[in-house]
Amino acid sequence: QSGVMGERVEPVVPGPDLVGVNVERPMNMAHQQSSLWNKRQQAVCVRHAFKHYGSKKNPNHVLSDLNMTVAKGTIYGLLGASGCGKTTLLSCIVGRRRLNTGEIWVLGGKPGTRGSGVPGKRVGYMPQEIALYGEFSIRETMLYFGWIFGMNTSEIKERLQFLLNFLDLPSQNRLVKNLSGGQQRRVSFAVALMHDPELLILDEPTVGVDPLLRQSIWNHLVQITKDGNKTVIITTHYIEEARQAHTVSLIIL
Ligand SMILES: Nc1ncnc2c1ncn2[C@@H]1O[C@H](COP(=O)(O)OP(=O)(O)OP(=O)(O)O)[C@@H](O)[C@H]1O
Repeated sequence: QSGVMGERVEPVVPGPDLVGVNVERPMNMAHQQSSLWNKRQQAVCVRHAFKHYGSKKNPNHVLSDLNMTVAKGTIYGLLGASGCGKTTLLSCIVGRRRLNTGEIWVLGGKPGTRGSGVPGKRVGYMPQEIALYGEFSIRETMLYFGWIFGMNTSEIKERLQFLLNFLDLPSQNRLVKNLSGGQQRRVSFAVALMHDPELLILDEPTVGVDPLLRQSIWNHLVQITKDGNKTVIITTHYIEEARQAHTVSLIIL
């Protein structure tokens, strides 16, 4: 039986510059309350997560008693072989899927609950598969998602200029369906960055990206997490790349 077992998500490369805000517990608080308080201070906190696919008779256990704590202001790298459950975990964190059992806290709330802002504008999610409208141009794509995120048109246009430049995108009038695979992935990345969210969840954002741009993407992620207000969770297959994260967790089959 394959899957991610409890405590198998462990930091393998404790970064030298492990950041994170200082979490101080209030004094004289009952243990249960303080533990809840603690979970709500993290960017993401996953406890005793179980997730399987398939039937009860023949389940494919993907997450088995998985725990994960992502402090605010860090870049958290998830590394693991193909099929080990990275995407499943991320889609539970953004509220696209539900765990079978266990709990997830994201930015102090439970994904999918009223007022949590998740899924929603507090999070920028770049899924592994492209989820864009082929008939939209790059500009229309950015306007569409920007408006959904509550931005006004002039804010969107300003941000679009930055993202076109930063991600080396072609003319903003090109239709998404006519872009190369790598260009489409960069548009998808731009959508996640558009509204400058508190939490960025990136599922293999650097696949199909040349090494120079890959490095400037990492520089950007380091920059935005520097002041401790933004957090990034990123999956990758590349060990060398994952080393640039503050915390790296290894998911093993
Ligand atoms: N919707 C689904 N229905 C059934 N099984 C699924 C579904 N999605 C994923 N799986 C299975 O769950 C396991 C974990 O898949 P997941 O996509 O989470 O892995 P991953 O680590 O993201 O892989 P990769 O690095 O290749 O993207 C795999 O065995 C996969 O076949």
